[in-house]
Amino acid sequence: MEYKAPLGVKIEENGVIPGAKKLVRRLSDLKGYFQDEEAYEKLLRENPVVYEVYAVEQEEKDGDLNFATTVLYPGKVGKEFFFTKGHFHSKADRAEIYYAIKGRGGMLLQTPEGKAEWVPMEPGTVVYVPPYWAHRTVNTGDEPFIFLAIYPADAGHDYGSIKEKGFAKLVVEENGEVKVVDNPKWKE
Ligand SMILES: O=P(O)(O)OC[C@H]1O[C@H](O)[C@H](O)[C@@H](O)[C@@H]1O
Ligand SMILES: [Fe+2]
Repeated sequence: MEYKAPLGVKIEENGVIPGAKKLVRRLSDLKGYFQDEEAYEKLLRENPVVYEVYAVEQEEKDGDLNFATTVLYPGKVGKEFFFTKGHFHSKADRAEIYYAIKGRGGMLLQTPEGKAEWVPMEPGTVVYVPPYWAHRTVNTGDEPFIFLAIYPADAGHDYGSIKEKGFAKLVVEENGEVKVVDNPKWKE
């Protein structure tokens, strides 16, 4: 039997995991995701980084675990706060755990039937993402929102239906307040 080596790694203040695989998502990678297309096109001239992911991933085998931090930057497209793309797991019954480290935000979760839930997150909040729920994180604050996620190595990412249909709810700023509202363009 060949055993893998254990690993202990310290997450840096800024959310970086030393030695992890880095993924950068800019606004241009999120085309079609935000409601306000005019605001999107305008902000696209600057094409800001929306989030970075630092992932330590294993082979896609049942029983093993991956982990990743996300640094989700503050910002809005129109009224809508910056968010991650959001996904179901390719193996849809795989669950996930998130742990908020810094900043303020929350998670939108949604069943395949379109039932959406909002879970606020602040440093110290643990979120359990049950099997079958799509999940997207949102930065509702004015500093980077940093969190850790731990997920089965064989979970995979299924972006398809979220990319096409989005979430049934939107997280927006209205009169200086964070509001979770129905998505007017949502179609089941
Ligand atoms: O893949 P997205 O929906 O864009 O979310 C960004 C990332 O968030 C977390 O770090 C998850 O652990 C990653 O699996 C995911 O890739
Ligand atoms: Fe996930």
